[in-house]
Amino acid sequence: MTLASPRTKNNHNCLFTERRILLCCAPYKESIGVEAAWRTRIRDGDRLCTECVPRGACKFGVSVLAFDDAAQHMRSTILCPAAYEGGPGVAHGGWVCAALDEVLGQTVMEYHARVVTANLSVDFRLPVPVGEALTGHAWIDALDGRKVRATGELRLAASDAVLARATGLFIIIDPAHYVRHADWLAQQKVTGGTA
Ligand SMILES: CCCCCCCCCCCCCCCC(=O)SCCNC(=O)CCNC(=O)[C@H](O)C(C)(C)COP(=O)(O)OP(=O)(O)OC[C@H]1O[C@@H](n2cnc3c(N)ncnc32)[C@H](O)[C@@H]1OP(=O)(O)O
Repeated sequence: MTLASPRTKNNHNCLFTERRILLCCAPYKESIGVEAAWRTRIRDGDRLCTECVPRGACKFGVSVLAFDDAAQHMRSTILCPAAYEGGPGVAHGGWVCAALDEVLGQTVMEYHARVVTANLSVDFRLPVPVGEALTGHAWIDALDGRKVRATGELRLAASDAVLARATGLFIIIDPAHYVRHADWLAQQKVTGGTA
């Protein structure tokens, strides 16, 4: 299997709006502790989920993203919001999955195309503290036609301890994906799923 070069992005990237990529943006690099080889990017709504666009921030607390193009590796800063507390002081597992889905998905979309998650497998290694600085790491494992495989980790920023790890399968979609879904849903309501 060969990995597509980040320099030869495919046509699916036309789905993205123009991105503001900040090269060597010192305040953001410092906030995530990235070295010179990394570039950083501020979200501007081009790659936020639909409900997060008006807010201009990820509801799951995933923020500054930094990319190492040579390794196709992404880092982000993450804070579990209080709303996603599960056990006392620790994150609900559903939030852990969502945060990992986000960091893997962002990485795949940075280096390949608009995708949806087809499969996500999460190992919960340690409880994840709410309100503590975390980092997300993700990298591309393989590209095979429309299928992109990626791995990611959620770590405690203070020590780099790995709290959770996920592998994901993402499928490249075409622009009609959501239109087809709306049509399918409407049809289900008409036929009750019998047609
Ligand atoms: C939330 C969206 C935001 C968008 C705005 C951007 C905002 C920026 C956010 C940045 C980060 C966000 C990241 C979150 C991303 C999500 O969370 S997306 C939401 C959750 N996921 C979904 O809703 C997907 C639901 N499933 C589907 O729509 C369809 O099943 C799929 C995945 C599109 C596949 O359907 P299809 O296009 O008909 O393709 P199909 O031929 O079935 O499969 C293609 C290939 O994949 C394989 N495959 C498919 N599914 C599987 C599977 N589960 N296991 C193994 N193989 C599989 C098939 O076997 C086939 O293999 P080949 O035969 O080619 O070898």
